[in-house]
Amino acid sequence: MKIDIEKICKSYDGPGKKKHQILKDISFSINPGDFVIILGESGCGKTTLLNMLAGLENPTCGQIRVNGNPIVGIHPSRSMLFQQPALIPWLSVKENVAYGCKIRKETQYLEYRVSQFLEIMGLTGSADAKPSQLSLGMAQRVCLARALVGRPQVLLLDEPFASLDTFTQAHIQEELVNLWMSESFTAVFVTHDIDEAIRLGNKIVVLAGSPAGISDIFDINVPYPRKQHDPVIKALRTDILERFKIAYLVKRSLTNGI
Ligand SMILES: Nc1ncnc2c1ncn2[C@@H]1O[C@H](COP(=O)(O)OP(=O)(O)OP(=O)(O)O)[C@@H](O)[C@H]1O
Repeated sequence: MKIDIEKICKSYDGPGKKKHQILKDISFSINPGDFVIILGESGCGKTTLLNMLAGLENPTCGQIRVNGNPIVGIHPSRSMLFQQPALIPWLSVKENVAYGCKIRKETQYLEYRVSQFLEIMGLTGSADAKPSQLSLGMAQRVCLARALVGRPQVLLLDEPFASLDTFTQAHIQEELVNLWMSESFTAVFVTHDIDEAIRLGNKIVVLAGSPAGISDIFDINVPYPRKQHDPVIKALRTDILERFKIAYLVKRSLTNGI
């Protein structure tokens, strides 16, 4: 699934009906099978951009096309994973995973797919448990299984591992990369964590400024799993940090009217 983001901007109504522009002139393309990271500081508009890719919000100007067609609303081919796991409390783990497919009547091989994903996610032993019996990491694994069981072509992830501890985060990141390689979906992952971005993505889109625009796009051709001490990774990290420093100084000088 090819996604073209063409000169999009987004404004919200601010205080006193004044428009508050969040994003400006965002253009880039996502190729089928890409693992794209949208990286930027808190509040710069990453979630807003992801919501527009999901079809949950419309751009104020510009357009987003999927295989050449403009996005009109949500579609099961684009699945989303949120920061906080949201499961249906009265359904078991396996029922939660199967829920979306059942609603859409996509029931062929569903039981097999559900058990396959529960196994991959290490959740087979918890298949009959209720969400209240799960740790945060387990609940987010269930959400990941649910997001993928319907074979979406695009998986949109909004800081999904931000509230997990470092160890759980590292495991689940590795599982996500393995799933991405085996299931061949396109991933668009929002984060403000540079290390997470470098560990996961093959393309990093850096958002900066106010309103935010694209400050840089980095392509990463380093095989997985990526080592923090790999010289290419270290150089990339320094480079990205440098771009943020410059963007911060520009923003500060604009704010101070220098
Ligand atoms: N529906 C809305 N109405 C008005 N303002 C909004 C709305 N949604 C988002 N915003 C504003 O847009 C800006 C960008 O929000 P967004 O959540 O996209 O940023 P973010 O980069 O994802 O932040 P974080 O990393 O903290 O989640 C914020 O200033 C936010 O208050």
